[in-house]
Amino acid sequence: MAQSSISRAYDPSSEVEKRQIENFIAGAFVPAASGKRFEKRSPVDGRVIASIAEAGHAEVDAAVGAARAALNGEWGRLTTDQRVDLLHGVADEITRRFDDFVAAEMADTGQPRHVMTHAFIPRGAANFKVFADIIKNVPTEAFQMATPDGRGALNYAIRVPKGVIGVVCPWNAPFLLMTWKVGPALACGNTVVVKPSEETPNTAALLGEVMNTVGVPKGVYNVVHGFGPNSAGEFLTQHLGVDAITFTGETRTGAAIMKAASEGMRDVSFELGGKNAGLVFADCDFDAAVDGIFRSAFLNSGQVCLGTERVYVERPIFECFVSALKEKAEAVTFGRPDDPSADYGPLISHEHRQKVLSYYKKAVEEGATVVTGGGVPVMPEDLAEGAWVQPTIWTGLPETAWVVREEIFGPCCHIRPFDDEAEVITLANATEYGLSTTIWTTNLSRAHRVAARVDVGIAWVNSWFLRDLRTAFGGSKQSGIGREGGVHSLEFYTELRNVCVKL
Ligand SMILES: NC(=O)C1=CN([C@@H]2O[C@H](COP(=O)(O)OP(=O)(O)OC[C@H]3O[C@@H](n4cnc5c(N)ncnc54)[C@H](O)[C@@H]3O)[C@@H](O)[C@H]2O)C=CC1
Ligand SMILES: O=C(O)/C=C/C=C(\O)C(=O)O
Repeated sequence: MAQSSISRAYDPSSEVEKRQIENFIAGAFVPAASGKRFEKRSPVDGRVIASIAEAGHAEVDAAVGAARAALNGEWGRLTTDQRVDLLHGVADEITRRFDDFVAAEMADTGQPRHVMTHAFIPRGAANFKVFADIIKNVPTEAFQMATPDGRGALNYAIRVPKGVIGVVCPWNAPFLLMTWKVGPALACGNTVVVKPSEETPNTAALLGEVMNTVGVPKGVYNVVHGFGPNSAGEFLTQHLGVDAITFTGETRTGAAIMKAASEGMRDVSFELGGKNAGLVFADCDFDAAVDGIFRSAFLNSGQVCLGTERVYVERPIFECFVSALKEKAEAVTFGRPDDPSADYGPLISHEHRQKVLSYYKKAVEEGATVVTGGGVPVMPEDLAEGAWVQPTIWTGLPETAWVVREEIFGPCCHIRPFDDEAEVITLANATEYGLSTTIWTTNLSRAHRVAARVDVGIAWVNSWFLRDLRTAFGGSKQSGIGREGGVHSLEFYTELRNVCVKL
């Protein structure tokens, strides 16, 4: 049995042996009984960097069983204060092992160090702290009622954990998105079985080490690795020992999971795809708007569900805006995550690059003007096998074009001019998705008006990806079901039980 998930930190310059990553069940790192393993390739240079145990039915059964036993055992008997203390301990240990998490996530995603250190890894620790504090402080409702005998009755609500939560995660911000679910689930007293993306197994495994160090009871946090269909993802979501499922990823996958969850009437919380619109009015702070749209389209190589792939710019500033964004896109420097002179990473995999490049091709076939990019950058020999693509900007397409309608999840956007507020709201809403929008204007009345009319879960004004973890987070239309964040997470991760006491 392996004692540790990851034997050494990621060292991009050396010929490291492949890391062996095992499932994490009942506090131990265990290989698959079937002996099945799969490989993870570095998106940066194509080297095989890890060998991962693929969980089958046996491991998923064991993980769900361990989670149930913890729920009925030591974990279930802890007071809220004791649980909260442990979760603060988890956050502190993540912070203590910050460099290991940064290295692990850089290895999996190939994204630059600054994205990890400023955004993704600190959020992992915050996701435990914030929900530990919320569960400790949030009140529940109470109602006094009259009764015919005049003595009355008192109703009060208590929150009880939902049970064993299945957590199915994507690859684009793996640690942030996984802990965004695990943090509140554990704060509420549940236990979890996590299925990380097959592309990004590292940080979920590392979190197992943290749980053991901190003394979180065995079985509270479990990880099963593998794929979706006919693998760990499907086995987990179909398992009737799982009481509820939280998922972030593609809308079609959400539909498959919903079908699985209908067996046993199990609850789901989904954050799904997006085709988000950025709205730039002529009265905006121009430089701030260019910076904001640049980040929203190209951060993490465009692999952010909240990212902007459709940009609408008011006609008087359209040409200037397109050329300013082009200039920034052409200034990116590609390189290894640890290279301080590089600020731009590859896509997650060659398979995903194939998908993104197929959209680049479609855009041209449909008559786009390619303002910049559209292909693969020329890379030095040691990076030639990485999944690199150029940041790409198009103009000139109708709203019916594939790249204007479909989520690409790559570093690209289409920019179109508009003439008035009503028109741009109609354009922004003409999609089956409704995750987020970013609105750029110095006219605050307009900002409030437009934010209220774009059909999304999250509307940013003069900002993007500015996150207060107490707020509701999720999508409308096909971008999701339910809201997480703050007390909204408690709605999903607990059952509210009303106690009625006759006085
Ligand atoms: N945050 C977001 O909204 C994300 C959106 N996407 C979109 O999805 C596309 C494909 O990326 P993938 O990682 O392949 O997304 P995906 O939705 O296929 O996979 C996400 C997770 O679900 C699991 N999964 C897949 N099929 C499953 C099934 N039938 N039952 C249970 N679990 C299943 C996967 O193994 C992974 O852990 C991207 O190109 C992008 O368009 C991807 C990642 C994140
Ligand atoms: O900030 C959050 O809680 C969620 C962020 C989501 C993404 O980055 C994503 O799904 O791409």
